[in-house]
Amino acid sequence: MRLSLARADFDLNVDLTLPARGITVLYGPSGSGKTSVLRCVAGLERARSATGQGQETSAHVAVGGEVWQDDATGVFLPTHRRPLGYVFQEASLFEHLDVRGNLQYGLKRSWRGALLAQGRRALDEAVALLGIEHLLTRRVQQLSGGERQRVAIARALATGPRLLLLDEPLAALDAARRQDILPWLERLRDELRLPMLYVTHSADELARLAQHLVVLERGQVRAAGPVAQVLAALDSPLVVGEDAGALLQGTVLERDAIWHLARVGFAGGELSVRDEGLPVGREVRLRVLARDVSLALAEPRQTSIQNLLPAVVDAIAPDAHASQVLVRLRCGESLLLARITRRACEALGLCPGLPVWAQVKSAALVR
Ligand SMILES: Nc1ncnc2c1ncn2[C@@H]1O[C@H](COP(=O)(O)OP(=O)(O)OP(=O)(O)O)[C@@H](O)[C@H]1O
Repeated sequence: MRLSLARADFDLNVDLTLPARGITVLYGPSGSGKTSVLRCVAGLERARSATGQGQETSAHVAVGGEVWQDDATGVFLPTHRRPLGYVFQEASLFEHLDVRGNLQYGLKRSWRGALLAQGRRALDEAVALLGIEHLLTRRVQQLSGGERQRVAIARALATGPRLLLLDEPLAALDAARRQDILPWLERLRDELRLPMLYVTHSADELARLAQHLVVLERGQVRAAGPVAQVLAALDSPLVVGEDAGALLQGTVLERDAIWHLARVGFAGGELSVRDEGLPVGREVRLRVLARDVSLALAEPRQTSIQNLLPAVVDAIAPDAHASQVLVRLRCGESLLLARITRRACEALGLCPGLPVWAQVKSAALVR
């Protein structure tokens, strides 16, 4: 997609190619233009061609090879002709219909004639995927906030979309309801062959759901790419701030009943973390904050920190405060970040290529 749009305080300028399946998180502070991007993709607002640096860029939106907007050739499909699902912060369900009625509404408009049977199948699949069979005869007023959102997502999926747009779908829910619905979103991400553009400014949702990440700031793309890479990029705006850290993809290898620890393997080593009851073999994400990683030149012994990983310094960058630096480490195929003082960095003589031991004080399963 290539979009330009005048906003009140800045111009939105986005030029992105995104994966054809899985969740791409659009992340950024309030007012950075995330919703505007979704609205342009949906055709609710019309992005314009822009002239910049002597070059004209014409607005272009294509999904899976299907062109929805192309100013160069004058194509602009209206929203109702774009096969997409749009899920908002608050599920806009019809209060006078039950859940089944809500799901069936629009089915006949999305799937005409002979395709209606296919639509019914899509609806059944969506109902099963979101685990809402038991809610079908409920009135909308009898649903919790999380259940309403699951119904809204199922309704969007039942139209057979080629793209799912989700604009802060959990923002209106309390923490407990958010936890309830996250596993369903993970399931959509892992089981559907569908691209999803997911807007959030929650670092938790990002760590848990994102496979691809786009960081927006005042309408400009500040960083974009696979989530682990963007989170470990020392020039990424997400790296600055207390929550800077790495995201590792791992598998539960063993659960230790005596110490209540789970051993998690990742491409680069193993870490012991608090056992959260997840079964052996389960794929998990681990978040290792930069402030919880310290460095040593020799293998540390007799230390309380038992997660020790051999690593190599990959890059060093200044941190937000002048007393600190961020050190990126290559640990097998994975990247870790360590936040240490500039003085320690000097004293250890750290430089790219130097082998070190990373001491991981704490790592958390993302859930
Ligand atoms: N129709 C419009 N015309 C001009 N400016 C607009 C219009 N709609 C929104 N804006 C402005 O554009 C900026 C981006 O808004 P947008 O809703 O896209 O941001 P956002 O990142 O989704 O924010 P939030 O997280 O708060 O929802 C804001 O400053 C907003 O005031």
